[in-house]
Amino acid sequence: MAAQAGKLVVVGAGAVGSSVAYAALIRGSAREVVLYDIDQAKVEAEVLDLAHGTQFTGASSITGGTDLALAAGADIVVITAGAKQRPGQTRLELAGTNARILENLMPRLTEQAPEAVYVLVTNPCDVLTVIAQRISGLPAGRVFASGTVLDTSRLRWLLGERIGVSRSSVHAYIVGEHGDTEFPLWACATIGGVPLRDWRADDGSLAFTPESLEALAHNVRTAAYRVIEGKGATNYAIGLSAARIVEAVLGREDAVLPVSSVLSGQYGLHGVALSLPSVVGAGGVRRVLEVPMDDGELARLGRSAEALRASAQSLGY
Ligand SMILES: NC(=O)C1=CN([C@@H]2O[C@H](COP(=O)(O)OP(=O)(O)OC[C@H]3O[C@@H](n4cnc5c(N)ncnc54)[C@H](O)[C@@H]3O)[C@@H](O)[C@H]2O)C=CC1
Ligand SMILES: CC(=O)C(=O)O
Repeated sequence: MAAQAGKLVVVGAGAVGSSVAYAALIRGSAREVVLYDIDQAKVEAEVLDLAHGTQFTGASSITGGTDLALAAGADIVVITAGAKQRPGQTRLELAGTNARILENLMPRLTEQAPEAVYVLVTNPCDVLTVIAQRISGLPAGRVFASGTVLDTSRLRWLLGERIGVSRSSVHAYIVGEHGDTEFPLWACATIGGVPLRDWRADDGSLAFTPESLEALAHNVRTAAYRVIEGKGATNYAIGLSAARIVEAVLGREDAVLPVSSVLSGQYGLHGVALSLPSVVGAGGVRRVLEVPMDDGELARLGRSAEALRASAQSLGY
């Protein structure tokens, strides 16, 4: 199996970081995968366990440890280090703890890997993106969050199941905060070119009502809470989502993904990071798209921006 050229460093070898590494190895997202954590026993065990499977994962290699010099020469760094939500806790409640960890990590990472693209997964990933970009001074396109790539995957899975169409033919996005104010862009959602709101069931009736669409959006918005309630963390789907982002960057794909980068005037917003469909390729986010939104969607985008701005400001950013 061919692996994408490039060095991926995953910071944090917990449930999420080890799943990012696992997904990247299986998908061949990067030739070299490195796992870093401050917990020596944990990171060494995860690396060993992953290495034991590489007979079946093709050309990629996995190494790791507690020395940040391992990040030297990275092409892309995925940051998963930090506290996770306890059942019922919101992502924004992690902001203070995880901002302090990032403030310590980011300068040391950019010293080791000054040319890398940085992808924030640690929550609240939108707020941490603003902090990482401010601390590093890197261009906004080089420091971004996985954002609502995961939530969009959740939505497309739900829609595909509901109407019996392949997920790859469902074009719909969750945008805004990766969190409680996120929302779907129904106005531009399509299935095989048919506007989603016009999609008809086999009996000719409209497949979706405003109420059923709101129920779907609620299902996506609350999905992480249900998974965390059941198993204490979400890890597999974010592992795959992050691996997909890595591929878009290392493969210079210019793929449209709903990642979160610091905005510079899109929809009149400045200095706040939230997810919008964005062109992701060599060097990171190459362009943030201004897709058509109806008045309700614009209002919800404003609410996401306010929530995220308030969180960043409370931390001094
Ligand atoms: N953006 C997204 O879509 C998602 C984000 N997350 C977030 O990812 C983060 C990690 O979650 P889990 O892996 O489940 O947590 P975890 O508790 O399993 O792992 C966290 C790891 O970070 C390490 N760590 C802490 N400080 C560190 C430092 N300074 N340097 C290096 N490593 C350090 C810990 O030793 C631990 O191994 C959480 O903030 C969680 O909310 C989780 C799922 C999806
Ligand atoms: C934990 C988290 O952010 C998620 O699974 O969406």
